[in-house]
Amino acid sequence: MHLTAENLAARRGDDLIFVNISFYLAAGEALVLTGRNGSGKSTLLRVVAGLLRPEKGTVIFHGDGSRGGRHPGEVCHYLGHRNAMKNELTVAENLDFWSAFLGETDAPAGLPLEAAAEAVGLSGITHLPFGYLSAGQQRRFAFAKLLVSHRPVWILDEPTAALDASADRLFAGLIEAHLAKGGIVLAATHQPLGLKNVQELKMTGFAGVDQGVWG
Ligand SMILES: Nc1ncnc2c1ncn2[C@@H]1O[C@H](COP(=O)(O)OP(=O)(O)OP(=O)(O)O)[C@@H](O)[C@H]1O
Repeated sequence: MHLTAENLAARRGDDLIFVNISFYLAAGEALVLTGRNGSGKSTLLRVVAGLLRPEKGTVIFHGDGSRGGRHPGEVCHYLGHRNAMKNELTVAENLDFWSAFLGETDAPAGLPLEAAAEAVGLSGITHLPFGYLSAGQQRRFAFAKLLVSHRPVWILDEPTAALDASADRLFAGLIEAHLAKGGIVLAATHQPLGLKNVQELKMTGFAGVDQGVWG
């Protein structure tokens, strides 16, 4: 799997948030987006995930051996600011939903529910309603969603918000393991994720957009 983003520009409301963003990520590579609040990190992640139409440019996901590009929904996990879990349902019900909803588009298969819970350091409490959990526990289980169904590309918006230091290290380990298996990671963050050998793209927001390029 590899990902090519070419000449991306995106608008929010009346404002161009960024222009001319290009990058290439091969299997096993990660790109971290940094920049102040409002600089366009989430916007770029949503464009790459196919959730927001770019004003200009293209994002193409090429699977190994496939001729055409793949649909982002088939190849990406998107973990946004919010956890996308129902408070009234148990953790197990939430993860079962995501596993069934996402399905399996490519090998390898995702982890069974309890194995995913163990991987995020929270085995034995999947019978509890999601809403009963602490903010950090909720974030850990939101991350477990990435494990119950396999997707080669992980798009992560502030994955470690609300986490303690041990969870930071745990997430870094899970991300490193994903990269080691040929996965791709695109993440926005304000704090270092503790990953080795990652590329960084510093977003500047519309203040940094050179309106001239549109002339
Ligand atoms: N739906 C929207 N309509 C209009 N403007 C929006 C909309 N969503 C975001 N924006 C604006 O787009 C800009 C970029 O927002 P974005 O969420 O991408 O920034 P960010 O770098 O992820 O910020 P943070 O670090 O605070 O998460 C901001 O100025 C924001 O106010």
